[in-house]
Amino acid sequence: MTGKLAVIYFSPTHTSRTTALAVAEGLAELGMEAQDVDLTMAPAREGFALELGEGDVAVVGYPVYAGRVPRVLAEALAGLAGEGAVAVPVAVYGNRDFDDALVEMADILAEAGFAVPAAGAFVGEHSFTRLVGTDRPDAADVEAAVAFGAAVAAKLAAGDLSAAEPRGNRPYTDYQADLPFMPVTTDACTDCGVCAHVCPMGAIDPADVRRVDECCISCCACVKACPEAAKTFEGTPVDGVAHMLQENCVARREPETFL
Ligand SMILES: Cc1cc2nc3c(=O)[nH]c(=O)nc-3n(C[C@H](O)[C@H](O)[C@H](O)COP(=O)(O)O)c2cc1C
Repeated sequence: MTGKLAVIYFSPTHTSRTTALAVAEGLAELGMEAQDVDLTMAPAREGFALELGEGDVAVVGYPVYAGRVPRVLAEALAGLAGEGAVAVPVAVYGNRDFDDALVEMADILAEAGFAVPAAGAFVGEHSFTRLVGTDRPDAADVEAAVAFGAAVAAKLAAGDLSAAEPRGNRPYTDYQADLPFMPVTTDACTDCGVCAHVCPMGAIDPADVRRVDECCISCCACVKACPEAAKTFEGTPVDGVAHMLQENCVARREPETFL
């Protein structure tokens, strides 16, 4: 194929990015020119517009939030037009389940004018706790993602654009991930500002990093990036969910692909 390969992702703690890039690596055998489209930070999402066309391929990587596509990403994707291009949803979830996040993204992309002949769900370390999906995607996950990309390339090279039928339900489960749970800042904070710098919502005041706006989506980018472990959700409802996950969701789950 001669078109563009757009690797589009929203990835506050980087697992979706790693996985989407691995899928794109598998697709590289199509010999397309790759373009990195990082929608993680607010300025990149605001006014986002990208029009693709026949012969182009988009890999769309994103975390599963409460069994759904993160709302901020769904909103940004209103600026994406397919015009007959191919899109491949790549959902990354924290070893609990991806529920309806793949069918929802397949629907968003089909609605935007894409053919969706393949979709995959992969595992990443859970945003809320390092003890669930620890250090994933690991080497085996990356290998599976590259192999998935290669399988998609083979399907496209054969001219087969038949729609994938990912696991999931319609209507989708209710979206319950936009309650404002903000992280707290402990005395270990040195005001280095890394948390404000990595926040995808611009929710942390760079002039006073203890001030976190209610537009926080609990993505945990700040928690995972803080060099002093001074940003935490301990004592908030997010911490309760983390404990539930540590009790019930540690058995290793494997990638699931649909094509
Ligand atoms: C608000 C929120 C809700 C989440 N909901 C789920 C979920 O329903 N199922 C699951 O397995 N993981 C869930 N996760 C975990 C993320 O999907 C997972 O950690 C993913 O790897 C994060 O992607 P990123 O590194 O690209 O940010 C959730 C994470 C957040 C922040």
